[in-house]
Amino acid sequence: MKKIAVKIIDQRMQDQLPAYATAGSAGLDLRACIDAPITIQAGQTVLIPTGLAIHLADPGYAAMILPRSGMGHKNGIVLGNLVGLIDSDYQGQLMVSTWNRGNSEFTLQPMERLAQLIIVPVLQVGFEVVEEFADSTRGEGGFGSTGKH
Ligand SMILES: O=c1ccn([C@H]2C[C@H](O)[C@@H](COP(=O)(O)OP(=O)(O)OP(=O)(O)O)O2)c(=O)[nH]1
Ligand SMILES: [Mg+2]
Repeated sequence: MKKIAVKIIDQRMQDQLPAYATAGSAGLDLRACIDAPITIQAGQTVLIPTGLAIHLADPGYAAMILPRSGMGHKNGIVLGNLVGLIDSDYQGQLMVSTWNRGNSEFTLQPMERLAQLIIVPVLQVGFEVVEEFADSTRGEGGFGSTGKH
């Protein structure tokens, strides 16, 4: 398994580094490194520290912060930025923009698992300006162009 440099910013994370819950898991759960419960009002967004910083270093990788399905579906707790993209050269603390999109307040407990991190391959590209593209089956069709059924 590839190793990624991690800095422990909050000592409570020392003995509970994110880990894959099952052999086939894609996501690593991130915890709310807060000192006391925080009540997030309906519609409110708060920035929650995770107590960790990672440095992927290789531009061929990125990390993404995604909601946990249970938190999103049951509690309305998703991400203020919908998806968090962590650049390979980012060395700061991983932060979770935590949005209560639900209709009732939600109280986040210290060290509760609130979001998840995935590591993904990334292709950095350069642009080559052209006048015409080579033909493709789709062409410029989009936004439902293939029909409903
Ligand atoms: O949910 C997130 C999203 C981003 N980041 C960190 C890592 C990322 O590499 C950096 C910048 O994120 P992004 O490029 O999405 O934000 P920006 O608004 O474009 O800021 P910048 O001008 O710093 O790039 O912020 C987080 O900790 N959590
Ligand atoms: Mg940016």
